[in-house]
Amino acid sequence: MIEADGLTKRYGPKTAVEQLSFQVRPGVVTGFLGPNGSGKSTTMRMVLGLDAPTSGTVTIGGYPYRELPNAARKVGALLDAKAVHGGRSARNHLLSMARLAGLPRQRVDEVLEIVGLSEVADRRSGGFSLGMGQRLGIATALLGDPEVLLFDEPVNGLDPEGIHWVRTLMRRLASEGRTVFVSSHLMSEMALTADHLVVIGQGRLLADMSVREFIDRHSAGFVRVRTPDGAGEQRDRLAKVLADAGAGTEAEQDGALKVTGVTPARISNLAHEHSIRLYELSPHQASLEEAYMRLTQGAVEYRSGMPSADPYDMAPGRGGESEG
Ligand SMILES: Nc1ncnc2c1ncn2[C@@H]1O[C@H](COP(=O)(O)OP(=O)(O)OP(=O)(O)O)[C@@H](O)[C@H]1O
Repeated sequence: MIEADGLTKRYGPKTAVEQLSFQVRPGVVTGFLGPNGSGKSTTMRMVLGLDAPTSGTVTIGGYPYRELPNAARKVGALLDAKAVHGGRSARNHLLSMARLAGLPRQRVDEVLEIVGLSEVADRRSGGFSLGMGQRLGIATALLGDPEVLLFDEPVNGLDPEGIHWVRTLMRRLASEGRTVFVSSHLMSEMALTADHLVVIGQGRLLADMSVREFIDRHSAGFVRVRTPDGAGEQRDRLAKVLADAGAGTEAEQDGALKVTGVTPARISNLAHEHSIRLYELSPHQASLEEAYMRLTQGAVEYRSGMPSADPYDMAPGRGGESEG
């Protein structure tokens, strides 16, 4: 188990990580999500003792990494896949790492097999594709057969087959009872890989819950309705009827009405009771990616400044609220 308690890291005036407390449990994949620059790598470096916290603590199995007995066999990490010395073969790279950690040579062949690099093991890793480099980084992390694994953006730059492979591997490692902590800035990817999510924005904790709970809580659906007159009197009347019935309504620029909090059937009944004709009544499920964008909005360091082109964007302040 990894446990962070009030973890804080400042670089001069810049606070990269602020009062972060969370636990990463064994047996499940925990996704560590946050926009670029939100502090994921900094946190992972502190977990691994590569950076010292300004305040707070982070431990693995109760010990700070640097005090962990036999750390090389307990913890494996992929931080920067490009860090491998390109002049060496994959096998030689792994052999030297194994020697440093006091691991048997035969383990190198095992991990090469696990990551599917056995056939190219004697080629210079400098000529490896991005995907092969990631696999080599993962092989390095797996060398000590560790109980605790950290992967920083392991699918970055991988093709769909590679992404699928990483996802399957993470899940397998967790099913073996290991603690698997994997960072990503992509919600869609984490929703498919992780069981649990720790979400941060600008170094602060935004959510710590199961993927299922996150979906239930954040990806609420809505219904789009349209009256024959677009943004006219009928639509305004319908908006009022719906608001009186407890629904949330939001007028859209193209004349439709975005309705939350009531079922399509109830909307249809209410419209019928008030003799309002509907030209559209379509249920929508806001995607998890949108929910994530909303959650981390305002917690993103650099923004394009462009308004969202997403017609389903439900961020507050976009598209005028209906008068009801
Ligand atoms: N050594 C450093 N000195 C100064 N600032 C730093 C240092 N390392 C990180 N930062 C800053 O801390 C913040 C968090 O960076 P970090 O790399 O941890 O984020 P991240 O979530 O991993 O982002 P990315 O996905 O882009 O790697 C950023 O604003 C970054 O510029």
